[in-house]
Amino acid sequence: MGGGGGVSGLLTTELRGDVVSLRGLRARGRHGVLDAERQLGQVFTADVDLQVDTRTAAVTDDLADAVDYSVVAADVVAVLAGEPVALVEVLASRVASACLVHPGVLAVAVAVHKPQAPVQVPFDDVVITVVRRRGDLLDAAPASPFDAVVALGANLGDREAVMAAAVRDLAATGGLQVVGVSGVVETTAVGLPGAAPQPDYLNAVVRLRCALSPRDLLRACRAVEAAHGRDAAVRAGEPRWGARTLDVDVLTCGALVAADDDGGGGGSPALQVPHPRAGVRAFVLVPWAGLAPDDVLPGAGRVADVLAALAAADPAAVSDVRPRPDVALSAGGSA
Ligand SMILES: Nc1ncnc2c1ncn2[C@@H]1O[C@H](COP(=O)(O)OP(=O)(O)OP(=O)(O)O)[C@@H](O)[C@H]1O
Ligand SMILES: Nc1nc2c(c(=O)[nH]1)N=C(CO)CN2
Repeated sequence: MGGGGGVSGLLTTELRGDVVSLRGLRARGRHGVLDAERQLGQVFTADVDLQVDTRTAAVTDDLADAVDYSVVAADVVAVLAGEPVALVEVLASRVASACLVHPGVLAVAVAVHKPQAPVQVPFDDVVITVVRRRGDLLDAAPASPFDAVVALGANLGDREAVMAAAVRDLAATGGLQVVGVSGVVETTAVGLPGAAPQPDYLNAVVRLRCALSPRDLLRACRAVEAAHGRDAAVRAGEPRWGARTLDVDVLTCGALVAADDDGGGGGSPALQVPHPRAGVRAFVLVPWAGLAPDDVLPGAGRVADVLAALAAADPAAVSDVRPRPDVALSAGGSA
């Protein structure tokens, strides 16, 4: 069985250059398709190869110039022990994301072992190995379309017309199919402390079948914003959380958990999924839970449960969200 043994070669020949390997990282987790797996949990083990460039550290002898493998190891174990997922593939992908968060990690190979998997014949182990390079998770077109959820917000101009047009624009974008649109809500602008008051927002969420990479989905959202008066120049002059004709944020890309803060280089927009503030925003969660209460916000849980937790912690924020049934949105046009 792999995992517990010593370092025994690389997981793949796809990594180039210097490699730091971790073997046999393990934790109990509740991942699996079966209810029993969710309830009882079992041991998961990860082997990880990190492609790095050690040349600077080799000269300076300074940990600050190296990838600290003890930190990576703790991050990997946190994923193994963390939020349950159904598939080992998702678990391995999340382990890869956790490794790629470290700036010095250029690429990673991850083998996740599930030696106690529910297999009905004698066996030693189940191992799923994935290889990811910096940017892969956010920039690779999916092999098949995935479910994505985006949030709409507008608090300047003809808000109703802009919201309706935004849904139509998303539906008209190649690679996107609108499969659900929430009710519209009106909400007090959440601004930075001390900022000048702003007009109220209209907010809604839209579910999409997405055949684009996550980054191209973000670009598509930006294009829809730009079509409604919020282009790059306008954005550049905005204060953070300032008033805007239209905001289109990516909330989730299926179960993907991934982030970069530099757009992967080359001038691409930075992207983090799930959206880091989705789980604390009543103006997102109320319409989302109305549309799809069983959707999962990765890292936080079922959307209806996340909303219930927010309602308990901050009832005023949730009761501020006012339904606007008179503003109906649909992919085909506004009602
Ligand atoms: N999931 C995401 N959806 C939209 N933008 C994102 C996401 N993750 C990172 N970004 C980046 O966030 C930056 C700010 O985007 P934007 O101006 O829309 O923020 P905001 O809507 O004012 O604030 P917030 O991000 O809190 O909603 C952009 O540079 C964008 O590339
Ligand atoms: N009520 C409300 N407040 C906000 C909103 C929003 O969509 N609705 N969006 C923000 C930045 O994205 C900041 N504040």
